[in-house]
Amino acid sequence: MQHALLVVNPKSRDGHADELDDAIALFRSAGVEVDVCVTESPSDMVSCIENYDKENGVIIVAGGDGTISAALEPAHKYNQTLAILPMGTANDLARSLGVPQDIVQAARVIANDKRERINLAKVNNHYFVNVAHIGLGVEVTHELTSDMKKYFGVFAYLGAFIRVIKRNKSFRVSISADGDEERLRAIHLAVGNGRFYGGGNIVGEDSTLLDGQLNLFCLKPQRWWQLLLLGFNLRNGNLRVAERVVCKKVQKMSVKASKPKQIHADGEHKTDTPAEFEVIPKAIEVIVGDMPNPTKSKE
Ligand SMILES: Nc1ncnc2c1ncn2[C@@H]1O[C@H](COP(=O)(O)OP(=O)(O)OP(=O)(O)O)[C@@H](O)[C@H]1O
Repeated sequence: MQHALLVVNPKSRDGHADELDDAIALFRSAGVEVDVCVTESPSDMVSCIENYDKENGVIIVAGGDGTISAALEPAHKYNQTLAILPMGTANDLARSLGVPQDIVQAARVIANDKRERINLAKVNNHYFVNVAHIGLGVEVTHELTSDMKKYFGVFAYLGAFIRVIKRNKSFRVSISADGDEERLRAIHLAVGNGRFYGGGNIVGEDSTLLDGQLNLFCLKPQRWWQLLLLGFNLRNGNLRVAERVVCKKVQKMSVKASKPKQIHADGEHKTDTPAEFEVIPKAIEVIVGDMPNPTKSKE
């Protein structure tokens, strides 16, 4: 890498961290020429990426998962290489890529320039990289304010989850995949592309950004204390052994609900049901660290 465009979201949790200057110094001392673009909105960032035309350059996104999610479409369209400087709250994409949460250590990994092509997911033509939620997960996002994220970090997600499980409401959903249609009553449906979501929860035991699969799990109605017990399985991604949970691996599927339901992905509202989901294997090139490799660790 000879050149990089560093796009900074000052509204992400650590958007004003002093370590950003150390990271820039580290890139420059590694021989990388860096231009910095501090953005005011997702559309501002999209224009910065669209106007970046340095050959063999890399776009380093400094922000949280919401910031990165908005960078996916232009990066995919213009075949740009992305790198992540984790400055948000959950930073789940950084975890899935094996990029350290510490800004300076993450900068070291970026300067090392090891690359992989990862899956992207699409819901109704909106790209996402971590997980899309319908139901309980959307309530969790509604419950979280940026102040709560700033003060409590990833614990804000846990607090919001505990508050919303007491008032969970079920809805009817129909899931069509691989020629089958399944109708059920659910309180939460999640479609994962990456490995982590919600501040380090695991989507599925063997899910990665390289597997070319979407991991679906759907929670059937249950009492709040049963959901609380399920928390351990949700954290570790071993939902296949849990009761009242439907799990599937798919490449494409459609989801309809009895009434239109909001779909949030990477922490942002993207679209509503009915929805078509699909995975695009090896869609974009990213700089990675020591990526989690669950199949290897089982051997
Ligand atoms: N490029 C951008 N420039 C300015 N503001 C942005 C940009 N992208 C997103 N935003 C806004 O900044 C908010 C915070 O960004 P982001 O979601 O990345 O950080 P976070 O909430 O701290 O972390 P995380 O998503 O990892 O929990 C977003 O919800 C969005 O409203």
